[in-house]
Amino acid sequence: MTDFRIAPSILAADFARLGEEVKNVIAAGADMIHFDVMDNHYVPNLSMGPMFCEAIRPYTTAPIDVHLMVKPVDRIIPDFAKAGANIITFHPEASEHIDRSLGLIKEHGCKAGLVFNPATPLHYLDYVLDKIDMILLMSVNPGYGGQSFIPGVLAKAKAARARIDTYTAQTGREIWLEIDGGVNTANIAEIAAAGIDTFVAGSAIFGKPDYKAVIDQMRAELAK
Ligand SMILES: O=C(CO)[C@@H](O)[C@H](O)COP(=O)(O)O
Repeated sequence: MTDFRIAPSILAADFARLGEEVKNVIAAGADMIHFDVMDNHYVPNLSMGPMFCEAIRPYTTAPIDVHLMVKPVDRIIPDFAKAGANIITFHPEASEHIDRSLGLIKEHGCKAGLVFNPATPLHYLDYVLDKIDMILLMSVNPGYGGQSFIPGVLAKAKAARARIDTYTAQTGREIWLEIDGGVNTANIAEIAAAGIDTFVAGSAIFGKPDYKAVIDQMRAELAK
């Protein structure tokens, strides 16, 4: 039985009440907090830096999953680790030295992962799987919340799942497979069937008044 994780993206939360939003969404049954970092350079938007991460850290003991949409990558990694991040992922196209960036995340005591845009091939995993704890597949082009899910990513999810399962069978080491963008109660079951175990959802959760009702419905869909 797969362990499914739901990771609300606080990009869609009320920024004026961020700490409270974090606390409420975890109380509503979320497993971790997805934290989107946009730099108006690698992606066309600007969001939150390490100070925001530090500010929300006291509001939950759940993992904070930091998705870096920034270029360059390495300079900001130690700052997020110090600010309380538990998982840090980055886009391979944004790093000059992918292996070094993964190593840097680990050296700072965090779980590490790579993020794949809808058109980015999985071959970046080829020589670094042993340093990866989570693979994040973007199911929208990064930069904005509230976009529609790109169905072509389901084929990539199946390919990534096959690679993970082979690797886990050989090594006994688990790698989480996360998806991000356009996830909602209507499509979560189909996405899980493609092999995803960790679901980022922003507007689908924070866009509704009752976070628990949405998360419960997501879990009910996953249990079907
Ligand atoms: O990283 C991103 C967008 O770049 C995502 O985390 C979105 O914030 C997800 O938002 P929804 O599509 O669920 O509204």
